[in-house]
Amino acid sequence: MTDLLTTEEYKAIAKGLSLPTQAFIDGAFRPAISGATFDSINPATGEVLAQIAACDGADVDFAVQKARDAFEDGRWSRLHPSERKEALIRLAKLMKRNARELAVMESLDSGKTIYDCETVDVPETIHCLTWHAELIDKIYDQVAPASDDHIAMIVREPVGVVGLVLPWNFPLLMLAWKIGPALAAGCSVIVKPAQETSLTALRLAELAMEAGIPSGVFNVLPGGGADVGEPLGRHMDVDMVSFTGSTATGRRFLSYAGESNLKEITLEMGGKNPAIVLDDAENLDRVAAHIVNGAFWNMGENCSAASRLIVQKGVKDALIDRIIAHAREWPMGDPLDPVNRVGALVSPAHFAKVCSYLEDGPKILMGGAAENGFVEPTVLEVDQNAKQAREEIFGPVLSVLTVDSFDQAIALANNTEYGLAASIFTANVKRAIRGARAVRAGTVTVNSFGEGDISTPFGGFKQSGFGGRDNGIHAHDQYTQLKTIWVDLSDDSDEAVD
Ligand SMILES: NC(=O)C1=CN([C@@H]2O[C@H](COP(=O)(O)OP(=O)(O)OC[C@H]3O[C@@H](n4cnc5c(N)ncnc54)[C@H](OP(=O)(O)O)[C@@H]3O)[C@@H](O)[C@H]2O)C=CC1
Ligand SMILES: CCCCCC/C=C/C(=O)O
Repeated sequence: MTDLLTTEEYKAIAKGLSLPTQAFIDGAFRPAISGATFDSINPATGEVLAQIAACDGADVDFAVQKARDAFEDGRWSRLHPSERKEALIRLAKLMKRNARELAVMESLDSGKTIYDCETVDVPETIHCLTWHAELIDKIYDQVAPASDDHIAMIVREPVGVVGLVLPWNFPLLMLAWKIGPALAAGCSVIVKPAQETSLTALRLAELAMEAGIPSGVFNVLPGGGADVGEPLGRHMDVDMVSFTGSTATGRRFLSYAGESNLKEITLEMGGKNPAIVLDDAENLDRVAAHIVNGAFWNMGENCSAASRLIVQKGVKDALIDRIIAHAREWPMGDPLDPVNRVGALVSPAHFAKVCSYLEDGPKILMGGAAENGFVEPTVLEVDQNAKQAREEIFGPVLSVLTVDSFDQAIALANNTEYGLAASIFTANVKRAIRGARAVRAGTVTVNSFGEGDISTPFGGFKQSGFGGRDNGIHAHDQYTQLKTIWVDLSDDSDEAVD
C-alpha cells in the first residue's frame, strides 16, 4: 500500500510539476503543425493547467508515416519478443520511479482523487504493462495437423500501425490496457488521448523513449475527436483502431473503417450495469458495501459502474438503509486531499450532463446535491422506463428498481441495449449460476461487484463492445493477426508427375 502524503505535500508537488504541452511524434515533442493549442483545465478548480498542441489531420498524416516507417524497418516489430519485454519492463520501472508525479498529474487533469490515483490508477498501470511484457515471450505459435508431406504453421504477426483512441475516465489505465498488448505484440501506436486528459499519456511517451522504445513506435497526438480521432479512423494506412468511449462514437469508427480501408476496429463502450439483489442474499451490509463501491468509485465515471440496483422487494428497505450508511462514509471534496473518495467530475459539460439526471422529479433517496463540478453520491428510486434507468449517466448516481421475483430481475437486467457488466447477490448457488448465465453481459460477478483482474478479458455484449477484449492473454488477439504458412516437405523423388 502506498504511503499517502498530506494535502499540502501534494499541492507542493503539483506546483513543481513540469507539464508536457506538445505532441510526441517520432521520438520528439513537437507543436501541432498548425500551431494551434487548447487549454487543459483542472476540473476541480477551473484553473488552466497548460496549453496543449491541438493536432489535426496533418499531424495524423505525419505520425502515421513515422509509425509506418518504424513498423516496416522492424526496429521494434522484428525485435526478439524478449527484447520488447525488457524495454516494456524498463518503462514500468520508470513509471514506478515517477509514480507520485504521475498520480498528481492524473488527479489534477481529471478530477480523480489522489487516493485513487495513488492506490489504483498508477499501480494498476504499472502492473498492466509488466504483465503484458512478461507474457510476450511465452506465447507460442502453432503447427496444424497435416500429412508428412507438408507442414502448416500458424503464426501470429503484429497488426501494424494502430490507432488507440482513449476516454478521459481512466487516462493512464486505459492507455496501459491498450499499449501493453499492442507494443508487446510489436505494433507501432498512435495514441489519441481524450482532450480533457492528455497530460499523463504525453509524459508516458517521454518515459517510453527513456526506456529504449524506439522513435516512431509510441506517438501521442493530443487534440479533438473530430480533428485527430476521425482522421485516424479514416486513414488508409492505419491497420487498426482500438477505441474506448461512448457507444455513439464507437459506432462512428465502424463507419470510418467501412468508408476507408476496412481497418480492424475494436470497441469498448458504455454500460448500464445491473446489480441484482435477491431476497435470500446473505450479509446485506457486505452487499451494500459492494454496491456503494460499484456505483460511486471513480465518481461513477466508469463504464462498468453498478448504475442500476435491481432489488427484490423483501430486502429492499433494509438494503437501502445500509447503502445510505455506507455511502455516507465516502467524503467528497478537494481531489488532492487524501481523505476524499469522491472528487470532481471531469468537465463542466459532463457535470451538466450528470446534473440533468437529477432533475425531472426522480425520487431522491439520498444525495442529489451538485455544485461547482462536484456531485454527491446519489441514490434515486425510479421506474424502469425513466431515463435514469435506461441511459448511461456516468456519474455517482445509483438508480433503484424493485422487482417481485428472480425471473423479473433477470428480464429487467437484460432490458437494456448495453451488456458490459452485471452482478447477482444470492445465497442460492443454483440461482446464482442460472442468473449469471442468463444475463447478457461480458462480466458477471456473484456476491461481489467489479471483480476484475489483468488476467481476465474485459469487454461487452450487445452495444457495449465489438471485435475483441481488453486484458488477459485475449487482448493480444486484438493486436496480432494469424498467418498460415504451408511448406511442401515432399521428397522430389516421390513427387507425382502429372
Ligand atoms: N466506455 C467508457 O469507458 C466511456 C464512456 N463514456 C460515455 O460517453 C459519454 C460522453 O463522453 P465523451 O468524452 O464525449 O466520449 P466519447 O466517446 O466522445 O470520447 C472518447 C474518445 O473518442 C474521441 N472522439 C469523440 N468524438 C469523436 C469523433 N467524432 N471521431 C473520432 N473520435 C472521437 C474523444 O475525443 P475528445 O473527447 O478529445 O474530443 C475521446 O478521445 C460519457 O458521458 C459516458 O456516458 C465516456 C468515456 C469513457
Ligand atoms: C482496477 C480496475 C479498473 C477497471 C476500470 C474499468 C473501466 C473501464 C472503462 O470505463 O472503460
